[in-house]
Amino acid sequence: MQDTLTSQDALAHLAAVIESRKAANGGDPEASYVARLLHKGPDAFLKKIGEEATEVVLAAKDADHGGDKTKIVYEMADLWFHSMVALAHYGLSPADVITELQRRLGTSGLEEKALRKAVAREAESK
Ligand SMILES: N=c1c2ncn([C@@H]3O[C@H](COP(=O)(O)OP(=O)(O)OP(=O)(O)O)[C@@H](O)[C@H]3O)c2ncn1[C@@H]1O[C@H](COP(=O)(O)O)[C@@H](O)[C@H]1O
Repeated sequence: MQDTLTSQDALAHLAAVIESRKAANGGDPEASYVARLLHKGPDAFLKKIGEEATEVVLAAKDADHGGDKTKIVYEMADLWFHSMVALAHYGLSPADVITELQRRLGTSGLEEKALRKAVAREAESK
C-alpha cells in the first residue's frame, strides 16, 4: 500500500496513525511508542528532536568524508517522525507545514530576509 501513496498522502497517513495514538483506545504506552512519547509529554519528544537533528548532522558530516549517504535518509526519517509527534501534540499537522512551504514558494529567501529586517527596523523606530 505504501508504494501507491504520494509523499503528501504518506505524511497524512502517518499523521493519522499518530493522531489515533492520542485517543484513549489507541494510546496504550505499553503497546505503542508514539503513545509512550505523548504520555511522557513534550520534554520527551522535544529531546528526541534535538537528538535526531544532531544525528542528521553527524550522518551528513560522515557522508562528506565518504560515508554512506543513506544514513542521512535514515536519521532524517527519525527527525521527521519525532517532529510529527510534536506537531500532533500541539494540534498541528504536516499539512500546516506544507501550506507554509507552499506559501513561501517563489519568494527568494534573501528577499524574505531583507523584508524581515525592514519590518524589524520599522518596529524599532516606533
Ligand atoms: N516512523 C516511526 C518511527 N521512526 C522511529 N521510530 C522509533 O523511534 C524510537 C527512537 O529511535 P532511537 O534510534 O533514538 O531509539 P532508542 O535508542 O531506543 O531511543 P529511546 O526511545 O530509548 O530514547 C525507536 O524506538 C524507533 O522505533 C518510530 N516509531 C514509529 N513510527 C511510525 O509510527 C507508527 C506507530 O508506531 P507505534 O505507536 O509504536 O505503534 C508506526 O507504524 C510507524 O509508522
